[in-house]
Amino acid sequence: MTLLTLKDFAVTRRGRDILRNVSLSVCPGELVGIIGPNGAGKTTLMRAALGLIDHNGQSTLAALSARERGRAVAWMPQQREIAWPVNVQTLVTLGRTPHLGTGQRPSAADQAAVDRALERMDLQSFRDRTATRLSGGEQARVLIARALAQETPLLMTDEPIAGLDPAHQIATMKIFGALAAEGKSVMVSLHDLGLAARHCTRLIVLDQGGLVADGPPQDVLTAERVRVTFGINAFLQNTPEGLIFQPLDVVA
Ligand SMILES: Nc1ncnc2c1ncn2[C@@H]1O[C@H](COP(=O)(O)OP(=O)(O)OP(=O)(O)O)[C@@H](O)[C@H]1O
Repeated sequence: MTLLTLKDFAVTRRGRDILRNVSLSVCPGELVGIIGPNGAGKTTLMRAALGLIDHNGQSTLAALSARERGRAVAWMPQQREIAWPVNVQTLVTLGRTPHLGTGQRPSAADQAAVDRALERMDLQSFRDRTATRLSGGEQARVLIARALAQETPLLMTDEPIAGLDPAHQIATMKIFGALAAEGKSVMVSLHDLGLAARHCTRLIVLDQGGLVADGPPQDVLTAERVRVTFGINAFLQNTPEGLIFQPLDVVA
């Protein structure tokens, strides 16, 4: 069983090839980090896979109806604007929308899913706070909670830990790891290669719209790959705790 399959997947915008020839599958139990320099195509890959932008080739998610897709994948985009001054509880409950019939009010089971998401993101004490009055990092955690409340087999999220403090970055990556350990999957674009190396079960590297590496972090994040794709020299060491990665310098 796969949660997402892309076959010969490509995106062209304004006559430019932004994504070329990407084929991959995501299975249950994976925490997949999507990494690559600015402009490599990470956001484009996820948005097109969801059917939000035009593409060529196949995406099993894009082929679903909007309602089926809402039950198959939760999407947390990079833009984190919270438009309405609703409280946190109400905002996170919006994550249950794909599970509700037209005009149907959230049930006790929906409320339990919201409670689980709030607890996972350590937000129980924020329940009644107005979402627009929270700090940027707190708002990010609320939006992750909304995606978690959707309780889909796959969570796709674009730079979710940007702007979080170190403790909440690590905690969030651990939550994603726990979801994978439960048999769900998470696809997450990241610029922090240290956290990607440490927490992801698999890394997909994009460079100039092409998939240039796909595999376990220790196979993908080699000194050579980091130099060629990211233009940096880094300290890399395999430890029992996983791969340790520390960027050191820009390649001259
Ligand atoms: N609507 C658009 N029209 C034309 N080009 C676009 C459009 N959207 C994105 N691009 C281009 O597509 C390329 C990939 O963009 P994308 O946002 O997917 O990169 P990214 O890897 O997510 O980058 P970042 O790390 O900076 O967020 C970039 O060169 C970008 O300028």
